[in-house]
Amino acid sequence: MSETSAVPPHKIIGVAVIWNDQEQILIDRRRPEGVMGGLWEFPGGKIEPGETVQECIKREIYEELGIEIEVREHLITIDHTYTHLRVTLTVHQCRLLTGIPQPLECDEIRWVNLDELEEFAFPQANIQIIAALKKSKRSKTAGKAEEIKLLTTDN
Ligand SMILES: Nc1nc2c([nH]c(=O)n2[C@H]2C[C@H](O)[C@@H](COP(=O)(O)OP(=O)(O)OP(=O)(O)O)O2)c(=O)[nH]1
Ligand SMILES: [Mg+2]
Repeated sequence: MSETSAVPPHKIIGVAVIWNDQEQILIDRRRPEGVMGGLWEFPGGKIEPGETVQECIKREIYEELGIEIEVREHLITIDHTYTHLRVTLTVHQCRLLTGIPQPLECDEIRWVNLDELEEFAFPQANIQIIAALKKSKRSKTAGKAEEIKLLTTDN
């Protein structure tokens, strides 16, 4: 008898970390039924054939939340295997352009500060996204401080 090793399905996902003008991030709660039900996530979804990650993110965010966003720099790509599922999450920093987000395909949405993210239950793969966000914030803050220092020593 031949042995079959079960290869979990692999989903390739574009993920958006959407910032508003108050420096808050948009998170959504997955519907209670289904995979990872009830957990919070950053909005996004499957990349369709022929689509770039940026196109996927813009489309998914319009479909899921009814808003227009600007897709900015790449933050991190995570390859994570859950018990029955492998995901590749390509995460981009994004900014809200127009509209008020609506929970069209999820249970609930919230704008939260970076420091509040740890209060929400996220899938395992998201721990690395949150760490990358904090690291990026720290280096931006350090960059700003350096800029100010240079400006003040110049004068
Ligand atoms: N959008 C998003 N998905 C995430 C995050 N973290 C994480 O592990 N995932 C997983 C959950 C899902 O299995 C997969 C996203 O796929 P999806 O949104 O297209 O699919 P889904 O499972 O919600 O449902 P379906 O469309 O396959 O029916 O990636 C995250 O922060 N955002
Ligand atoms: Mg989705």
